[in-house]
Amino acid sequence: MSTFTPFTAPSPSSQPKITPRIIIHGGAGNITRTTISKARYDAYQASLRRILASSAELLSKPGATALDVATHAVSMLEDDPLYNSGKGAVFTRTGTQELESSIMVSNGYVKRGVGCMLLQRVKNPIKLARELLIRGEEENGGGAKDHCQYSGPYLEELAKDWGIDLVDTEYFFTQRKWDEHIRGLKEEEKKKRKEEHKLKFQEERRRKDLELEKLTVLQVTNSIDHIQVNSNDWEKSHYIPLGTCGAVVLDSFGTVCCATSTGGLTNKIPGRIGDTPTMGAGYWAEEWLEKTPTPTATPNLIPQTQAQTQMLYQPSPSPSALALDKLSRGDLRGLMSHCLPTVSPSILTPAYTPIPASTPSASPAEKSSSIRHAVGVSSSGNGDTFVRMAAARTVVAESRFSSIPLSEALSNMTGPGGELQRSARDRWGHAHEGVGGMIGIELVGNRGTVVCDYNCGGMFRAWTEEDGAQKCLIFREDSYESGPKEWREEEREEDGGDSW
Ligand SMILES: NC(=O)C[C@H](N)C(=O)O
Repeated sequence: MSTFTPFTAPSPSSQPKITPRIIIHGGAGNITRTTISKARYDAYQASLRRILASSAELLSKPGATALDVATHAVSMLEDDPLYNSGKGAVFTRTGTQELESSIMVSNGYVKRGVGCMLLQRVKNPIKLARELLIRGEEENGGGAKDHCQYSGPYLEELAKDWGIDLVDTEYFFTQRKWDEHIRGLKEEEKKKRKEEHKLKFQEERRRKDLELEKLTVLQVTNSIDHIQVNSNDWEKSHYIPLGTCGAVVLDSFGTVCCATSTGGLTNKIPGRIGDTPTMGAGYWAEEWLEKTPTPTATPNLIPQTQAQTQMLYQPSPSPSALALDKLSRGDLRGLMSHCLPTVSPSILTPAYTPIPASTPSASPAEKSSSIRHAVGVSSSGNGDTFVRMAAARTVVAESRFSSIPLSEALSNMTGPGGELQRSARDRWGHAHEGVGGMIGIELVGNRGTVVCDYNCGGMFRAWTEEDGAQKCLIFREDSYESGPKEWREEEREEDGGDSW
């Protein structure tokens, strides 16, 4: 006699529903009251709130998927020139714009994630990443094979064939980012001249006697000091913007999706690839089952070893896991054809965590149930540091394998004094190295938690609370946010405007 129990979706009355959540970001960096004007701060607040409201509304619709909502949110961020992505992307040192994007889901698609880089004509790079992910379900990836990272003109031709909007390169131009590009180059030139000046001075000193040297020191130091003032001013007040944008979304099916888009770093070398399109560095999404003991004996439970290692997006020998995959993707027809003899409308709003997985072989002595974990993260900051640290996957792996909340693992990496900061060693505070922040969502059972941390002045971010309330913060604390004093003045002639 078979002990197999077919998967049945829990009825809404017996299982608590998953409340969808969303968090978006518009970059992290040296954002303080002295580097951003009040007018610009207000503009960011208004933009983030508008994009969050639109995305949250979409997410509240029945059947909305994390993938679609994350794409929607990031497309809106890309269209807003405030951010460093799509229109308003920063320039490379040769004056070109090279866009990058990535998307990843915790389950439901074979590829799981896709990164796109070196794009110059795709209006919304995030839409292309989504397309590549979805086409991964088709034979031959719908013409793009089964790769996970793509770049360059060939990809843009594919995008055109697929009906994705291409634009002239001028579309991405904004005067503000161009001015930043020019200022950055000028600062570099200034630094170079300062170095030459120093070298000349040292040479001269070697040639002169002590008396003469004293005199020279006085004169030259004065002129170096003058240059240094400007240089420090640039380092502190005119931080090269790091306004990558991103979204992490949890849908009612329990799937988490992260989406990220950027122009990279101002005056990067052409061809440089950052963390945003690099899987595991700037973005990651993953899902697993964690075994938890149950007080009462329940038949048909998954053995511990299988439960601890099985990732839900993988093809599974267990009929229940297959069903779960389909359910998480919103593929209710597929789910029903596999698992249910008849279709009841009540399962159209599924909620199913904790998940009792089925297997014919478990004995009563092995009783346990499995808690579903799903997480996703999206980053902004100095991408080279994120790449070196494989930051996004490291955060998720720490949470998964040492069973600490995602918030803690994320702070260990991107919070003040965290691994990113420590990895910059003595360059911390001098260059942009180690600077950054990360947003994320963690689903445990049926409960989603929104997380964020950064090691710099601020991070543009907005999110929904569990009760649906919409929040937006830029600095660390609410009090700082609501009662700021001493905002920097509006556009200052001598430095060419705000840094942000
Ligand atoms: N704007 C950013 O956040 C920069 C991006 N992480 C990069 O290094 O390419």
